[in-house]
Amino acid sequence: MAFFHQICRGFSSSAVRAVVIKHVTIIGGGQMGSGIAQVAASTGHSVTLVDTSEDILKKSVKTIEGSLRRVVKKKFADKPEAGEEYVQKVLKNVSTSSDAGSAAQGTDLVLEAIVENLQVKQDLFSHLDKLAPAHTIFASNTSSLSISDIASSTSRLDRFGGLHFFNPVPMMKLVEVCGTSATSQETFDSLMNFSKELGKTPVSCKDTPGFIVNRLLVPYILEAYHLHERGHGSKEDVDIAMKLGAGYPMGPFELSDYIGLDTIKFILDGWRVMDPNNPSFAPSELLNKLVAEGKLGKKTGEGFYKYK
Ligand SMILES: CCCCCCCC(=O)CC(=O)SCCNC(=O)CCNC(=O)[C@H](O)C(C)(C)COP(=O)(O)OP(=O)(O)OC[C@H]1O[C@@H](n2cnc3c(N)ncnc32)[C@H](O)[C@@H]1OP(=O)(O)O
Ligand SMILES: NC(=O)C1=CN([C@@H]2O[C@H](COP(=O)(O)OP(=O)(O)OC[C@H]3O[C@@H](n4cnc5c(N)ncnc54)[C@H](O)[C@@H]3O)[C@@H](O)[C@H]2O)C=CC1
Repeated sequence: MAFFHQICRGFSSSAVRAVVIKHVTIIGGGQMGSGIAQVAASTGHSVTLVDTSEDILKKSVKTIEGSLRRVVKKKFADKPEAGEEYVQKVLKNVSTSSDAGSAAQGTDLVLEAIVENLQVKQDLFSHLDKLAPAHTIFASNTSSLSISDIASSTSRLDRFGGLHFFNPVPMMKLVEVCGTSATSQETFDSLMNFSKELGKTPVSCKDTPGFIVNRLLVPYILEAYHLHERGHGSKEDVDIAMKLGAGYPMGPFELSDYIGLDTIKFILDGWRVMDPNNPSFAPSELLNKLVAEGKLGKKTGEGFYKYK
């Protein structure tokens, strides 16, 4: 509950200067990590993408390549050779590693996009804090956890912030940049500049649950589940209604499958602990059942809908 009332009090002074981010280490090569890696590499940054196994990393690079090919199909419609050259040039900017510790040793920014679990994120950053250079900024792409809580596992509170991207990263223009009460102005400026270099539009937000977008999106999505569970509308009709009636590109069930039902469950379970009496966060039996069955949405081939 404390987190729900936590407000950033401003920036502390820092011993470090604003860091120009040239090399970025992205931990987590899933949907978000590979999308961020693609955009960072496309804008001339050197990227090391880290995940737990070489097999996962191979899949991540394949995803990046596939997404780049979608981009060049339009960008280089009349010049396929130039398009291929572009794909290869961008891919050259991406290296992979299954050793987060060594990847963090020569980097300007460690950006984490692993599972939405506070303890796992803290363990990762606590480990990397001992290995990364002093100037290196740490940032989390968390959807809903407290940046201050994640940062508390390190000794670089002034060089820690939130950098929240949106899915699919190559298409979505927004980045929420979050400084905590301990984040230095220099670190915040570095993260804002980095977001702009990626061609994104950054907004500044406070270290409160869901920042701006998810604070509004989570109750909306959960209400769609509850409406359906009460028998007041089929998934299909709810999705059509919100697309045609509210102008959203995807309805709440389609969007949930796109985000990943495991991530949504992590968020809801966490928020319910913080604010147990809030009806907006009441559990959804349907969501819990799908997650228990391993039906996590598009990434596993089935969620609210089937994709195979
Ligand atoms: C309880 C909730 C808690 C949530 C917490 C976790 C989540 C978060 O923390 C924050 C989030 O990210 S929230 C999710 C935000 N994202 C959205 O709302 C996406 C909504 N969907 C869209 O914008 C479009 O459907 C979309 C852009 C995806 C696709 O566009 P279309 O609908 O027009 O469909 P397509 O025909 O497939 O695509 C059109 C063209 O777009 C390009 N494209 C799409 N995906 C791409 C990708 N991944 N990489 C590269 N290019 C891509 C592409 O040009 C495509 O054309 P084709 O290649 O010819 O198909
Ligand atoms: N899915 C979405 O729409 C969005 C998700 N986020 C946040 O981004 C983060 C990642 O989400 P997704 O990419 O969707 O998840 P995902 O499940 O697609 O990918 C997570 C990746 O992290 C890897 N991983 C887990 N623990 C690791 C560790 N200790 N070291 C290295 N790699 C590790 C996994 O193997 C997996 O490849 C979460 O914190 C999520 O809340 C933020 C914005 C949007």
